[in-house]
Amino acid sequence: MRVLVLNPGSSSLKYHLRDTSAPDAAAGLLMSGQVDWPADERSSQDGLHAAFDELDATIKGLGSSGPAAIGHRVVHGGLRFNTPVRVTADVISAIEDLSPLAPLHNPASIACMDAAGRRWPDLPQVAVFDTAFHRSIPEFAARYAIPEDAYQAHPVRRYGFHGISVEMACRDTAEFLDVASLNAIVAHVGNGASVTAVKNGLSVDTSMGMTPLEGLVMGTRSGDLDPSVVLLLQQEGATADEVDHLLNHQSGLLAVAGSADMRTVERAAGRGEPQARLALDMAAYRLAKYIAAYSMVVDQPGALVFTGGVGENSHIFRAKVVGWLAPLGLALDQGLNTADQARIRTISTTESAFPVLVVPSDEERAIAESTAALLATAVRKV
Ligand SMILES: Nc1ncnc2c1ncn2[C@@H]1O[C@H](COP(=O)(O)OP(=O)(O)O)[C@@H](O)[C@H]1O
Ligand SMILES: CC(=O)OP(=O)(O)O
Ligand SMILES: [Mg+2]
Repeated sequence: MRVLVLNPGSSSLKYHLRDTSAPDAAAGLLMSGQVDWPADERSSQDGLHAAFDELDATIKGLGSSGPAAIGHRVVHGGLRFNTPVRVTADVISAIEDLSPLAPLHNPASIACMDAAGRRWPDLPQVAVFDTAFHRSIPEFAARYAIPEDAYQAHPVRRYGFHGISVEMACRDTAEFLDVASLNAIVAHVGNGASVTAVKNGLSVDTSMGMTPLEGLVMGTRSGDLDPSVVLLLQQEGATADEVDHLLNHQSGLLAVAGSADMRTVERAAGRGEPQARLALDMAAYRLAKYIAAYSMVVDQPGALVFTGGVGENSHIFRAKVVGWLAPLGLALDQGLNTADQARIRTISTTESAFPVLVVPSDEERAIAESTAALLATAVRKV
């Protein structure tokens, strides 16, 4: 099946046209593209229209039939969505209800669904959720220790994100290492970043929480902080919206180094700029701390996996993270780590306590496959 995949991340809109019946992943990718679509410029939808114009032109250029279905990445599916679903008015309204818990992402998915529905009114659309993979996290790791009525009201708990990417990275890793059941720690580091503990192929803990704000230091998000910081900002007169904006859009690498783009931060750090070096150290140290903790949670990890724009491309960041993990017996091979190759590969030494891998993130392939599988089941049921 030809599936058009729309993946609105926090800084970009990625789109792929895939043929899920092709013999392998490479052959199945008919075209792909990406436009900058910064979260604070989304009200204009210019990025979305630019992507759609490019898509139309490329689909025409392919000279054959266009997509038969559209698959969307939806970051927050709450407690309701454990599996991919057909997009209906009711589903869109549920995704909208969850928007306060993923303000950078869920509204963008709804914009994509609306626009795709107008452009291709006859095509079925499917929503695939980042949160679904993390539903296996045990209650003791998912709950925050706050009063029960607060939990019941929202419910305030850890949902976890990047699940589509992590699940796909686990599949690719298990195949690469030739293991039937994978224990691993998967660090998805892009503009948004999270790390997940995977035991027997299932998520058992992850650094993002009720929203994609918790955990690691990200491009523009603070990650973990003492909740009292929020109270202090409010006591000083900031509104809830202002605090939200400060922590989601003005924090992270941007706040410390002046740029949310890891390439810019690395270049500045290379020139010896102290703020850039500090930002890099903060981001790497925070991730290393989580990995060390998760190595106990996972018990005998079979791999540490780096994926996402930074995880896949930044040897400097990976070297800094793994540098902190020497006491665990992890060691990178400098030549393998710095080799510039866009494929799954090992970057650790043979002496490393467990292998460290770079695994290209392929959220779009996972979404295309889930979309085709759901629609095939629907057809069988008719
Ligand atoms: N060669 C590279 N070296 C360092 N960082 C890189 C490189 N290529 C991409 N990145 C970083 O990857 C991040 C974007 O990752 P990505 O996973 O595409 O983000 P998102 O899906 O959240 O929009 C940016 O911070 C960018 O600087
Ligand atoms: C959940 C999240 O932060 O996604 P992204 O990294 O694509 O912005
Ligand atoms: Mg992303």
